[in-house]
Amino acid sequence: MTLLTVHGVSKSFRGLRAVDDVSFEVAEGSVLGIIGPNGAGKTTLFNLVAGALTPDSGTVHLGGRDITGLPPHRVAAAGMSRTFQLMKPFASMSVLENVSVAVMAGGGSRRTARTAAAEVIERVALGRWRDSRTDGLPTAALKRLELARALAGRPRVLLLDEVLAGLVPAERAPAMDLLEDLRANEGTTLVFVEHIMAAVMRLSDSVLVLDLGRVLTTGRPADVVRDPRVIEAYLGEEPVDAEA
Ligand SMILES: Nc1ncnc2c1ncn2[C@@H]1O[C@H](COP(=O)(O)OP(=O)(O)OP(=O)(O)O)[C@@H](O)[C@H]1O
Repeated sequence: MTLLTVHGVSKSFRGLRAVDDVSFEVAEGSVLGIIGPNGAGKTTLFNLVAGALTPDSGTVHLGGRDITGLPPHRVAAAGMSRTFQLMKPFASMSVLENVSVAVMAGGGSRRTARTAAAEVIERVALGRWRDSRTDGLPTAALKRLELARALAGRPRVLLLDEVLAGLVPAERAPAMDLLEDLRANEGTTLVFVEHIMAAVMRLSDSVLVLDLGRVLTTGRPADVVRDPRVIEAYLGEEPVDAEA
């Protein structure tokens, strides 16, 4: 069943078409990877889908409901959350308090929020940092906190903006395991923007390639990385790096 349908969305910034007539569908429980060169429009597309920006044209439907132009908190209430490339947790608060705030944003009392937050924190293996202030956290833990905050609202669709960036290779495999586990055990539908091709190859059911704001192609990962247009626009002449 199709859960997320993006139809013909466009967005211009002072004449520059950052996203130009982009359409795609994501089936419930599946994983879509979005790749493309710097400036291709990936983050803008996320902002359009998650409600941070309103499209100039086009529509976004979640579970059959038109959510085009809804603000982010209403998109989250409708079942779709996102992570940010630049993480901005409340520095002076603990991990538990940060995730509790995210739970409360979706409704619920302070007491039930702490219980729900503690569960999410265990879910993303952040337990040892639970009571630590977030300004002292290493990058890998901050990334997990960002994921925990997005998961706090129990989304059906999770939009992940470069959650592996900044992790050393040894930290990437456990992060990918976590994403696979979310999908396998909770049926969470994932849409992720990622530059690390090994992750795109491992996690995605299908891959959408953006270039100059437009969809260059979409298909199975193994087919997309062999597409000469993708190699020219994005991957270069180098063979795809399979190291995670
Ligand atoms: N708020 C804005 N105002 C003006 N131009 C913008 C704005 N946001 C994005 N752009 C421009 O839109 C284009 C697409 O940017 P976007 O950040 O969406 O690309 P991206 O694919 O996410 O890039 P990266 O991989 O570097 O994160 C770029 O040319 C960018 O300069």
